[in-house]
Amino acid sequence: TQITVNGTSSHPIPSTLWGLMFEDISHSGDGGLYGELLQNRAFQQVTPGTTAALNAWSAVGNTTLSVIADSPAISSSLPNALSVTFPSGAPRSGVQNSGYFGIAVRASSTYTASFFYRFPSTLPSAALTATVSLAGASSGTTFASGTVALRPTAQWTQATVALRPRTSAPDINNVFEVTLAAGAFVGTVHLGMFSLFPPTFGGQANGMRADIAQALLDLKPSFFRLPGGNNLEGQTIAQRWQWNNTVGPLTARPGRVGDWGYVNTDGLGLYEYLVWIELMGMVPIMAIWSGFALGGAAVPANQLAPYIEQSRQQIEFVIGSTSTPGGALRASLGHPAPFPLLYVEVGNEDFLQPSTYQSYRWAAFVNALQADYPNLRFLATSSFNSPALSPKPQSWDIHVYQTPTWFTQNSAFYDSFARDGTTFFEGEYAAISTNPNDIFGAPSSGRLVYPTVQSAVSEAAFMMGFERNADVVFAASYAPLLAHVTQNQWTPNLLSFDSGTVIKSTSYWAQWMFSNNRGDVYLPSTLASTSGALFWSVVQRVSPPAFIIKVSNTGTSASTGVFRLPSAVASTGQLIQLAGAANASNTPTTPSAITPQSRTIATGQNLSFSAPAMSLSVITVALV
Ligand SMILES: O=S(=O)(O)O[C@H]1C[C@H](O)[C@@H](O)[C@@H]1CO
Repeated sequence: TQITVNGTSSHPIPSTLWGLMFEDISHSGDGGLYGELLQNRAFQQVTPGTTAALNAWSAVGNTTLSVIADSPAISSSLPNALSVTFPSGAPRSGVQNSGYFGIAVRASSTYTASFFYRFPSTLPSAALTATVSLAGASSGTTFASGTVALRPTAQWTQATVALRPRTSAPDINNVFEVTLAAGAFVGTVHLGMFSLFPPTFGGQANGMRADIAQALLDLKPSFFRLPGGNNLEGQTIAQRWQWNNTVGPLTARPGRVGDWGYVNTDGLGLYEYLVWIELMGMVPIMAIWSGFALGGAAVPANQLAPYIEQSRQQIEFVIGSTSTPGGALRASLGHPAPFPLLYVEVGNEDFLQPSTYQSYRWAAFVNALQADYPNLRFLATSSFNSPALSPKPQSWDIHVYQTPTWFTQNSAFYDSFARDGTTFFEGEYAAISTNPNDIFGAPSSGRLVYPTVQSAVSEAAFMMGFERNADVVFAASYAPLLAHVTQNQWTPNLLSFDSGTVIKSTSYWAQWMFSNNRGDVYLPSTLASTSGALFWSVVQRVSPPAFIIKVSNTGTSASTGVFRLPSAVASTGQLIQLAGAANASNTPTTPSAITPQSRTIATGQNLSFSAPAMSLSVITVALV
């Protein structure tokens, strides 16, 4: 294919183009990015006396456990506690937590363990020495242990201890234990608000798991969409995500039943998100709840005011001056300066109930909030112009989950969008199935469990369209971002993890290749056929001056592109290439089967490049 590259750029590439979409789905947050290692740490949103209330907890020795609604409670937000009864003559006994499907124990790390306790009836005659430890679930090997004194008190009291493993555990099959020596105490103790943290990314208090955060940082992402996705919405109005329930001390956070079938602790709250986003060099694209719950309930127009006010307070917390309640709260938590918020998304996928979004919900939120915050850009989340909205949205969030073929056939999706000042956020996209008749079906019906080489190079073809249309596309993010390898509600995902490892998918590497090889301006070139297999995008980097040529071959045979570049270039350049069999994936058993390979290639102003079948290539060649 002969490709002429124009020397005059058509538009700059916005700095926000490549970024991350996040929500707590498939334990992306609790059990994933959020650093807490204990599951069901505070018995939030569970029914006392049920087996489910004891999720992840079990007895050590012959203690008797039950979750109770305690009085006094640790706090009004944390009404439940773990009642632990030690019988007479007990051996070493106590409680054990199995983490989020395992706990990684690394000798290099210092773990911070804490819990609240109180003796509701019989007080011990003197302080008790409790042992806090990390041990092999089946081996019983103790990797780390410390002791805390439990004072004889009926009032909730917090105990904290640092744990330093002498050696790393050979696998993630480990447990956290709090135990008393044999015969140390006969009676009942109430425990609650446990926590076990490893060192966090950047040392952030109540922060993120370092290995997952580092894998995300390696993508050099520019933005972070939060807190969802469906998980913003709640199945009911009462179960929606509420910013104010996610800030302040952990004892003030009730948690909520998330939209993906598990309790969200909300330990990963709005402040933690924003501080981490700043640590990562990103900006937030923050959603506000828009009056619609996934179960189908919409707040009637004449009852929206309190929800609009809650959203206004959410925004005030993020960018309000410290003379406002929200800004003062932000300052009290340690961040007096406003966070760099520009984009506020109104709801999520509000094409699920477009009628009330169009008739009053969009306008009610935007008219009120735009008046308070004129500089903010509000993004609509219903289907683009269907229905039309008033006031006219400045921006829209468009989502697509489709087959690899759809993505290659729609590389020009944004070419025909009107250039009328409206901008677009491709907030969720992924090739998720090879079966056009059952996109959201099961793996047996074509659904991908992990991204493949074919899905990655097809997504790359679509991503070429984002660079070509970056005058109207200001941001794009693959979704979902993260998932536990087995405890998930959705596949495929960009990154998969268990308690100890992170698996970077083929699609992760495609995102990595685009985001780590950005240009400043787009250079128009001969358009690829949307019925073809070869796709390309040429951008120019100002400093150091270079052309960056991305080529995706989504076909089953090699294909050559001859790039006629607009000015002289060096005789050699760098090639980074991702290639493999169409159905190849990085999985827990083959985590690095497909990774980008770099080498130097011969280059010239007429650059002939043969792209292997099923490959994504990035060629960087210096101008001379
Ligand atoms: O069931 S879906 O609506 O397809 O769910 C999708 C769309 C939604 O925004 C996000 O939360 C989820 C997976 O990324």
